[in-house]
This record gives sequence, C-alpha cells and structure tokens, in this order.
Amino acid sequence: MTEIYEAIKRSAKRIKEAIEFDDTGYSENINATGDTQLKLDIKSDQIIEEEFAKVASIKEIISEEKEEKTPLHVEGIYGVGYDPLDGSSLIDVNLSVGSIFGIYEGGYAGANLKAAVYVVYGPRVELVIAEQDVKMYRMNKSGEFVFIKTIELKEKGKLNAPGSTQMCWEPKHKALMDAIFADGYRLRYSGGMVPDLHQILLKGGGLFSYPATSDVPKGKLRMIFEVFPFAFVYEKAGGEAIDGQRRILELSPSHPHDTTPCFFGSKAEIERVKKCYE
Ligand SMILES: O=P(O)(O)OC[C@H]1O[C@](O)(COP(=O)(O)O)[C@@H](O)[C@@H]1O
Ligand SMILES: [Mg+2]
Ligand SMILES: [Mg+2]
Repeated sequence: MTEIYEAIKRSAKRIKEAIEFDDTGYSENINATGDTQLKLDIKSDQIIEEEFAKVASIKEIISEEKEEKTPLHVEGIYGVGYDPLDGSSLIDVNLSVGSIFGIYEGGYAGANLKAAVYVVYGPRVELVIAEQDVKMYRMNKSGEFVFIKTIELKEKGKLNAPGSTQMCWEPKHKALMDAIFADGYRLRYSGGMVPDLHQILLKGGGLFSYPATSDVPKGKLRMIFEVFPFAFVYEKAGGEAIDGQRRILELSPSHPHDTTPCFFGSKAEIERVKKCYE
C-alpha cells in the first residue's frame, strides 16, 4: 500500500503545479457522466495514470474521467478508483479542489475498500490517508508530506454542507436542513466535495449531504470515485456515511459510474438524517 501512497504524493506535486500554471480552459471532450472535461481534468488523469503505472501492486485503475477500466499489472492485487480532479470547475474562481482515491481489492463494492486517500489543493496542499485510522499530512517547502495529526470526529458538530439546489430538494430534506440551521449550525458549502468534507473533519464534525433530488434522483456523486472513499474516511474517523437508509459501504455499483445519494457526518447528525429518511 505504501508504494500507492508514494505514487499519490508524486501525482499531487505534479497536479499542484498544473493547477497553478496550466490552461484552465475546457477541452472538446465529454466524460462518462456527461461533464465537459477541463484540460486540467485530462492532464490530472494522465499524471495519475503515469504514476500508478510504476506501481506493481496495482492490477487496474478506473477513473471518473474515463469510461472503462485501464489494466496495469497482471500480477497486481489492487484496483484503484479515483477522481483525478474533483470540483475542477472551481479552479477558474480560485477555490480549493481535490483528488480522491479508493483502493479496492476484489472488485469495486464499498465492502472491498482497503484504504482511501484524498488530496486538498488549497492555500496549502494536504493529504489524508485512511486505513486503520485517518492521518493528515501537509506538503512542506521541499515538496515532502509531513505528518500533522490523526483526525477524529466528535459525536456532534457545528457545520452543515447542504449540496444541490433548494428547489430540487424533497420537502422532507428541506425541512431537515431548515431544522439543522435553526439549531445554529453554520453553512459551509463551496461546491467542492473535497474541501467541504475536509473542513467538517478538521472542525470536528457536522453534516455534508448530497441527497436524491428532482434533477438527479440517484444523487450526483459517484460511488466508486467519490462516495465510497469518503464514506471510508468518515467511518474510520468515528463518523458515519449513509444513503439515507443504508450504510454507504454496503452498496455495490452496477455500473462503474453509478451515483448515490450520500450523507457524511458525525453520529448525532447522521441520526437526524436516518429519522428524516426512515
Ligand atoms: O453544485 P452542486 O450541484 O452542489 O454539486 C457540487 C458537487 O459537485 C462536484 O463539484 C462534482 O465534482 P466533479 O468536479 O468531479 O464533477 C463535487 O465536488 C461537489 O460536492
Ligand atoms: Mg468529482
Ligand atoms: Mg472530477
């Protein structure tokens, strides 16, 4: 697993430079979920594929930015599902973005996740690795990642990150969001899943939701590349991740680009979601 983490660190350094200095314009390509790809989406994907190709333990990779899997090493044991550049549309307004990685063994069901990693490209570049626990690292002047701390969620938090648009929410979801804000939770939502979830982890807790909505009834966020890895991180940090009723990590995609409604948070907030969606 260490050689995979090292490949992610090498990728992060190269992607950071691409974000800072490369063209942030759109390509002519559309990805499997119908998003027009930024040149940076494609470049980040290429960088990660190059770095993973050097890791013998990776059998295959599957990217949010590619329709199909890419075989790497026949003797490998892991499948890595990743979103090379999440929230990329925020780059041209200079907001934080991220890369998300799920390291699977035996297929891409939530139960097959062995580790999850994400990188935040913000005022500082930070890397979080979840295996047995959740460890946070920060890139220093020499480009090395230095261990900062282990991340643990409190039982209850103060932040609420409500995804999508209010006009698309189900009435019960709107009522739940209103009740949470009425209890004094602070609205913290940038439209970038990685910094939004990272903030809740670092501030000790709260709720991030991207529910089933009238425009995306199955949710917007992708199981393999985005939702399973963060569900793994949140559970290892002492929180929970559900689709409204079921534990996220008990789900299995029928198609590599399948999405799911998702709620990530501290236990107290997830209890409120369960009551709302029962
Ligand atoms: O603007 P919305 O509908 O709330 O969606 C925001 C969500 O979409 C995303 O930007 C999707 O990410 P991609 O850039 O990988 O498509 C997430 O980062 C974020 O949580
Ligand atoms: Mg994404
Ligand atoms: Mg993306």
